[in-house]
Amino acid sequence: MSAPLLEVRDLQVRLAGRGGATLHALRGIDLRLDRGECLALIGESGSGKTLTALAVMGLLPEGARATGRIALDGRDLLTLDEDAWCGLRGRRVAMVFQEPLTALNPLQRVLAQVMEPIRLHRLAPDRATARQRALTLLARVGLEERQACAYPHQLSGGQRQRALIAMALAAEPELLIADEPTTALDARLRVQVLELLRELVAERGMGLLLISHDLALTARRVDRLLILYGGRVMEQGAAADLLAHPRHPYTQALWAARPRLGAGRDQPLHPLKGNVPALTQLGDGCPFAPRCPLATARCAAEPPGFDGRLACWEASP
Ligand SMILES: Nc1ncnc2c1ncn2[C@@H]1O[C@H](COP(=O)(O)OP(=O)(O)OP(=O)(O)O)[C@@H](O)[C@H]1O
Repeated sequence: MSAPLLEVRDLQVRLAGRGGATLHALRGIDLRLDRGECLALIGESGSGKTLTALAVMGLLPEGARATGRIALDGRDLLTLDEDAWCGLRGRRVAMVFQEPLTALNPLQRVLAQVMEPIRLHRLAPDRATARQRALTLLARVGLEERQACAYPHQLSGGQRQRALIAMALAAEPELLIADEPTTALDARLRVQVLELLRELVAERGMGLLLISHDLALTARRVDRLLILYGGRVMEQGAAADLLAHPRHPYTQALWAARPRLGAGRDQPLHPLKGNVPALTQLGDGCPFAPRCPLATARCAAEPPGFDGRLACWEASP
């Protein structure tokens, strides 16, 4: 059997806190992503989604220390030096960031920005070919030549997000990471961008790691879900299975809290009570224990292991 496109095993990330303190932010992330597959990392703000993505991109904050294994096509990325990273980043692994306005250069036309990775990685023999490729890619994400030749501020939010996707795809990466790519968009455009990403994954056979706090929006548009909380994996599985039978109390709570179409005033809302703990408040046990309806003394004292599907002492089989 060939190696998965991306395999993360027992990824632990420690950050440098104030006054020399160490913050244990990721506490053993395991994930696997195959070519042609969409995997969504889901969790509330602060659960560790972005740090997981940054670790895979080799872009952790200054002073961070990562241990475990992150393998791309079987090659361990945690052992790479910065030169080797530069050859990979943008080329084999690319990322679409949350805020297109900050990720795009305001002084350069969109077309030039999409041509840049093609030129940088020498993927076209000359400028004219690079230009043609960039235009084709921009057309694929729904931007006409007129929009391609515009500056970022002349485009709408949805068009800018599409331009950013084209830029990330320009060097034909095998792995695309999209961090909340729809946050800045309205509901209709969010769905459109997710559908576009899914089509691109199918066409190009790349892997997509999609980061989102919105289980309801994402769940039906990806193949698998990985639910994170407090820097740990709570549950993972095929999206359809997980929605039909969410087993972890956190997944159940996220799903119950989703906004529902046609919910009348008399229908009870199910907000998720409490907040994700700050890193300094995380104890030794299951991070969800303080908010969990099933928690016992054991949950607060000892973290349940992750068996490939679930990390919970109390969930019923
Ligand atoms: N540079 C940093 N220094 C200190 N703590 C950090 C740093 N970056 C992230 N953290 C902390 O690590 C934890 C995980 O952060 P992360 O950004 O991965 O969460 P997230 O799930 O992506 O949230 P969001 O949806 O808000 O981006 C949080 O408690 C966050 O405050």
